Amino acid sequence: PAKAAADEDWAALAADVKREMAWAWSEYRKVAWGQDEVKPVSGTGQSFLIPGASVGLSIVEALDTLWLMGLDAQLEDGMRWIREKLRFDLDGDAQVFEATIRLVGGLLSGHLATGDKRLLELAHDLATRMMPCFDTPTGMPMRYVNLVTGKTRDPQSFPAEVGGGMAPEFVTLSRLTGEKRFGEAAINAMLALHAKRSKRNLVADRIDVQTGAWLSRRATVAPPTDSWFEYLWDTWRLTGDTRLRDAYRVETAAVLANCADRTTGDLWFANVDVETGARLNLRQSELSAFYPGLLSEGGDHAAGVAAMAGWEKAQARWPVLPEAFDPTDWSIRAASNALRPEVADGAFTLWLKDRSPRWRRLVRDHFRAMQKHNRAAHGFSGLTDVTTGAQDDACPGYWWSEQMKYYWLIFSDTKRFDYRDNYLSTEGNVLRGFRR
Ligand SMILES: O=C1NC[C@H](CO)[C@@H](O)[C@@H]1O
Ligand SMILES: [Ca+2]
Repeated sequence: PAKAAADEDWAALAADVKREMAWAWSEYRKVAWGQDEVKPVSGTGQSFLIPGASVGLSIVEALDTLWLMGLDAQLEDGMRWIREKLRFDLDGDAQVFEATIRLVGGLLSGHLATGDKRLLELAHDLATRMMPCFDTPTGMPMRYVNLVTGKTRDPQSFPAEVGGGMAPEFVTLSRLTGEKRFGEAAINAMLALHAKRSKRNLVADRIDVQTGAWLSRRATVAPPTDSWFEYLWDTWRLTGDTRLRDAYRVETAAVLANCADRTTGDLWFANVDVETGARLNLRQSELSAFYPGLLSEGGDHAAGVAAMAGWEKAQARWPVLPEAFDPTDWSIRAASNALRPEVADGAFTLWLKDRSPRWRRLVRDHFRAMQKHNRAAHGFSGLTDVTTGAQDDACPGYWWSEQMKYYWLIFSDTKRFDYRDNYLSTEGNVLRGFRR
């Protein structure tokens, strides 16, 4: 009983989360300050966005998490680095999707948390540099853009990157600056992709943004489609544009009709052919664990709860979740673990709706497993193989923006967050819901 009581002491768990964030930040401050990512085993750092350049990615991704935790001295330190060092006139190709969800989103959530205008100016500067990506015959964005010349490349894109990577951040930037062009371009791109759905109302996972031709017949809720669905719903919520709500409903009904699979006894979503609906396989990417949360947000909480049950089993099965597995025989398809946040993301979102301790327990297990298996000398590291525990010496930027924030919010009941009316992006950036 004592152990059970300790486990249910959510406030103590929240304090533990805050302590881990402060420790990881102090290590990053020591060994990789200003670099995009810390290498937590070797105690060095590395670039993420543009090889050889630094945009302080981990600082930008951590801003709103630090504010929500009340780690105000660390936040001020990070803001100082940004004011003194962060610039985007970098002669390199930025991936529009990653730059938007991580940097535009991180700067906007930091601005909304602190009121600091410099962060908004930087978000506006970066987004402005990326606008040439929309100059295509379809209006869907090219994948890369040079931040100085505006030259774009790589038309072979994915639903997550066409719509699922920009709209919430771009419509928020338009709202805060009064410049409608950002949100309009992003919504236009999403409607263009939706218009190309199959007669079963499914989208495939690869498309040429110059010709509009599909390059695949695979419908999936996993990457590289995943956040496409999220951003249809999210952008409707942020703008009231019913075209996006209707698009979300049509495509989600099609996913439930064609991909839902209960052959294992749990509800999973299979990968199927967009035209025939034929099942390709039941292979699961860990990243699909966001989807139960989206089903709940989109109005079908029961489906979300049903879809999370399989992820609870997966979390209990391995020390930390592998990148990909097949639930028909629980075989591992990709044994690495990149400190992925999606199980915590999906469970936190379900908890926001029903406040069931079931989801707090699942998130607690996710956090405790990270403490046990991902801790390295200078922070938390991904693993090359979850069955051996070998670490890969990498801490992705999303770790600072996602699971540490979800752990804090679900356990702490912080006064700095509106648990009733809020919006978090696919990168965990809070674009609505700060209580200053
Ligand atoms: O939407 C996303 N996909 C991949 C990352 C987390 O796994 C992160 O960048 C974000 O949550
Ligand atoms: Ca996400």
